[in-house]
Amino acid sequence: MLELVSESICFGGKVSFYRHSSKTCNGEMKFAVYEPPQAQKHPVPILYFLSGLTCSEENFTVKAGAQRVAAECGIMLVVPDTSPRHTGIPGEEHDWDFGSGAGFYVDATVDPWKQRYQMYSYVVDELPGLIAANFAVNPEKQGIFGHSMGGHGALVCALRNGDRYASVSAFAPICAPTSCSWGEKAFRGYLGENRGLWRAYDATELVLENRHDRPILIDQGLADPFLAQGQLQPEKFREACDRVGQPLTLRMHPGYDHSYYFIATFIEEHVKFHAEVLY
Ligand SMILES: N[C@@H](CCC(=O)N[C@@H](CSC=O)C(=O)NCC(=O)O)C(=O)O
Repeated sequence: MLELVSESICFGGKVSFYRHSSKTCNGEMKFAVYEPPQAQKHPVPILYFLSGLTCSEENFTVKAGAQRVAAECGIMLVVPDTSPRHTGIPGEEHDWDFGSGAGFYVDATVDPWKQRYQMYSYVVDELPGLIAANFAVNPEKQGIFGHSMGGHGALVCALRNGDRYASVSAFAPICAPTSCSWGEKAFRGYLGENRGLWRAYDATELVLENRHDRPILIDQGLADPFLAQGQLQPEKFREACDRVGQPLTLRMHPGYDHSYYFIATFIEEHVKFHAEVLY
């Protein structure tokens, strides 16, 4: 059962925050939705946004400015939190890039994380079921996008589930998590030392086996400090896409950083990219 935390009218639709008891994550989870005005008349397509490290369901909802264009396009936005919270797992709050706020959209297989950190299954299975059961949506029409860690999550969810997500895009995604320090730390902690198991959550590896039906859109700022650090590696994803003939629009933007100012600049184009496929 969903518990409504708050709701506000926005561009003729409604922004709402919910919490609920998650079977998959074995405890409380939170998410935000934007219901466009069209949902008062007919079921609408759903667009999931997966957020980055340190984020909750609030960052995108408050900072990206997506509601105006979602209202124009008749798209419902669904924004899950980035991890379970307050699990009592020792060390959960110690690092900003692991544990709370850093679930990395994987199903953990290692104790103690595996009891609660099942973000892949939560996003792909449980959350869509809840959305379909509680909102005026067409569950056959789903798209997914995300930022940074969430861009990685969106690419992985779409590449592994081409039958569920008709469209996918990302802002500054972590494209090759098995070969950057953020991804290596997270995968070692959640999945263990067997690097072979990590590949199921690496978009650059996955696209070699599972092409997406439609072109993928990625925007990347050239002044993004995490690009220079080697955390994002869009060039590796582009090379893999080129190798298998996966259509990819990768746009590199001089001057833009990793922030929500960058996301807000290009959000309209992303929502419209999805709406064209979903309608
Ligand atoms: N350590 C810093 C940086 C955290 C940060 O930049 N987080 C990004 C996502 S990074 C990749 O997943 C983010 O979206 N932050 C939220 C925001 O509202 O900007 C820190 O702890 O701040």
